[in-house]
Amino acid sequence: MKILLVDDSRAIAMVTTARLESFGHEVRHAINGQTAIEMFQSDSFDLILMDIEMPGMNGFETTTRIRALEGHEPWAWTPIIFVTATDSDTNLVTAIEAGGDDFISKSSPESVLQAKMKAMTRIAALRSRLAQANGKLQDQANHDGLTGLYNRRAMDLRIDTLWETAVHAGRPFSLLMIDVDNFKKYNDHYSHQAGDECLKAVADCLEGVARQVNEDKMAPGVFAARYGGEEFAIVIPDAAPGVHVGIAMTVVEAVAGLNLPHEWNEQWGKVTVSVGAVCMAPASGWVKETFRIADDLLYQAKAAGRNRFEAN
Ligand SMILES: Nc1nc2c(ncn2[C@@H]2O[C@H](COP(=O)(O)OP(=O)(O)OP(=O)(O)O)[C@@H](O)[C@H]2O)c(=O)[nH]1
Repeated sequence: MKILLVDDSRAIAMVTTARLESFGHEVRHAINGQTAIEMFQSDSFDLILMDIEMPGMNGFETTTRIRALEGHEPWAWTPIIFVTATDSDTNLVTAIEAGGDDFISKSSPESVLQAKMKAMTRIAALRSRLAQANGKLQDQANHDGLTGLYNRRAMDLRIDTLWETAVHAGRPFSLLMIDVDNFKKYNDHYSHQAGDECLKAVADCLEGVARQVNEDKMAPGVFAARYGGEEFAIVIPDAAPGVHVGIAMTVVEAVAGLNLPHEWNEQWGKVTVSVGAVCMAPASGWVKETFRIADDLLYQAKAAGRNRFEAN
């Protein structure tokens, strides 16, 4: 385990470090509460061993502050064991109230320290597995299983924040609604499985466009999402008016440029998309209105022959 040892006595810290290292742990020493907080913020630890009596900020206050910092991150919880000379009942109660997990006396025999470290190692392993599982779950909750793009839920959550920011800052907000042309016919003729592969290819292409736009610094924060079915969106949180037109054109050309055969897509003979591109500059009113306008423009692009975009 990687342990943060907080103790104002260098002599005691040296002895404790040697004991912990002999059990196979890695130890970092903080000489006071403030240093411990700084080290906690810049590194991650499996366990904190916290002295109680320290000049300035004592162990209880240091622990309370560490727990407050952890409060910003769901799932974060570093076990904290208080190490003290006086293992009174009052100390135990205060230690747990402050956010500590256990309590050990400085006079405890080596076997007790070793046993507690064993228990904490098990907890550390469990925490790491939980953090990994949680990361995976978050990922699954935010991404579309087929294409890997942000799903509708994640897109809506991100848009809520980005829209508010744009409205308050009086900045533009743009949105592209993108729909694969004659996709029902694609499924009907090439199979649903082939349809899935086609959606993946289109999604990769849109992600590539968004990435390029970000890299070119045309509109930072641009991202693509699967809106639902064969419909996608590209969200452009802050870009000069007109940028959405350039991106819409790039999208139409890039998808057609994939040259994915689609014999039943009218005169095109390949997979194409239609795009409705809207820019609210500056952003105002409701984000729903932006979607409504984008949908209308998309409908116009379809009605005007597909494989094209319409923009406001
Ligand atoms: N393979 C596959 N097909 C899907 C998926 N989601 C939606 N679809 C299909 O997408 C098709 C959409 O058809 P329509 O809404 O009629 O639109 P369209 O045929 O693309 O016609 P236009 O939009 O007018 O160009 C339907 O046949 C859906 O079954 C999916 O995840 N995989």
